[in-house]
Amino acid sequence: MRIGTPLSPSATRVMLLGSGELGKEVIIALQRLGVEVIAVDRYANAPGHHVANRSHVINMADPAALRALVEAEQPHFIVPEIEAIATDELAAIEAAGLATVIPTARATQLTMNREGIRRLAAEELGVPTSRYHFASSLAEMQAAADDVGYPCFVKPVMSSSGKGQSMLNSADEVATAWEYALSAGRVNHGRVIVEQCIHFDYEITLLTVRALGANSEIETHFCAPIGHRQVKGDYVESWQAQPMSDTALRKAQDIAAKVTGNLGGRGLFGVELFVCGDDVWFSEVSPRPHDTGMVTMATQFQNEFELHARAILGLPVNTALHSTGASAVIYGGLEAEGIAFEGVEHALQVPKSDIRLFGKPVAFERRRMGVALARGKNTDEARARAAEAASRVKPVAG
Ligand SMILES: Nc1ncnc2c1ncn2[C@@H]1O[C@H](COP(=O)(O)OP(=O)(O)OP(=O)(O)O)[C@@H](O)[C@H]1O
Ligand SMILES: NCC(=O)N[C@@H]1O[C@H](COP(=O)([O-])[O-])[C@@H](O)[C@H]1O
Ligand SMILES: [Mg+2]
Repeated sequence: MRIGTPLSPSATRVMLLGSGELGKEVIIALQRLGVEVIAVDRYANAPGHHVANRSHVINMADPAALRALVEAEQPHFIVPEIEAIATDELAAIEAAGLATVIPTARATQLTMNREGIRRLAAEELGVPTSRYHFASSLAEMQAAADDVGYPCFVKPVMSSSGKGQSMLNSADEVATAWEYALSAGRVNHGRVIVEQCIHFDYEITLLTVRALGANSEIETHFCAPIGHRQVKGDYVESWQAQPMSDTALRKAQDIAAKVTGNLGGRGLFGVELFVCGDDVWFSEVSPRPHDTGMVTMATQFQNEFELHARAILGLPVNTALHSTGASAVIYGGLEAEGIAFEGVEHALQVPKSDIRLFGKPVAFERRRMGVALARGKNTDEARARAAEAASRVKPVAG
């Protein structure tokens, strides 16, 4: 059989826009359900390219390139996996009836820009958030920071994984943060959000699934809350289940239901929330699997990728937890092309541990190259095991 031949003209076809570590697991989950998957990313040999039926390298932010590929491949579903894609073109593709965008084209438009989702959540849905302003110049940013007070956070409106993000302790730091936001966002938009700092006890991702129920209506399901720790805006470790008061959990679920209900469609969402006592603030939402949710590969009967795949296809979902667990990130630690990994055997000697190495072709110092997973009798034990296993794996130049 020729590599790249379609499964069958009648198979369901799904196109992933973005094929990193999260997309790779979604692809595997879809294929296990009989789906033909086309993996697309901005560079060759992305993690999902290794496991898909076919793969393409295009500039996903280029509307013409995106439209041409969709017309050539004719997917039934388009599954965005990163923010930086031509979302207006996705809306046109959806409107023309060429494919179903997951969860909806409007959800991808609103969430790729912090301004869209923040104004929707705070100003239309009345969900509690940090105080914020948007700014398009250094002077506007100065005024915004002075108004929300210090410490505060500055983030480019289009960025993720902490890129271009700063925490400011005083007015002296405003100019540097403005320059950094402009230079380091995924797309330079010349616009930032300035957010009041929330002094939280802990932060969570509440994975929320919109899936078809037995009566063919959309039902909302919640996974157990995932606690996580971030350094410079990027996730370092996560654990499940994060203990919460009944009141805080109910508020978190209400916020998640409100936001995902407005975004609509089918699929899994990662709702990021800050919690202090019984108070809960909405931070942001990914209309797709979440990096902190990789822990579900160790803890749930159906992990977040399987839940996304099932919800997309209209299949039943189950969000139950089977174990307490944790995940810890394995970083590149060096700049190199074609890396190998040392210490895998040593890492797997950690009890109840496992690893996922993503297969990214190029390493950078702080690039996420893999993740260690572990189970434990409580989250402390699971976290210690995951961190130990991650520390034993060393990317080395090939
Ligand atoms: N207003 C805030 N108050 C307190 N902490 C914050 C605030 N905003 C951001 N943070 C901290 O920075 C982290 C990253 O922020 P945010 O999620 O907005 O960035 P991101 O670039 O979208 O990251 P990702 O794409 O990985 O979710 C948060 O998880 C939290 O730890
Ligand atoms: N917080 C968003 C997130 O975790 N996204 C994940 O990281 C990949 C990009 O990694 P890269 O920057 O190393 O190419 C994306 O493709 C996605 O899988
Ligand atoms: Mg975030």
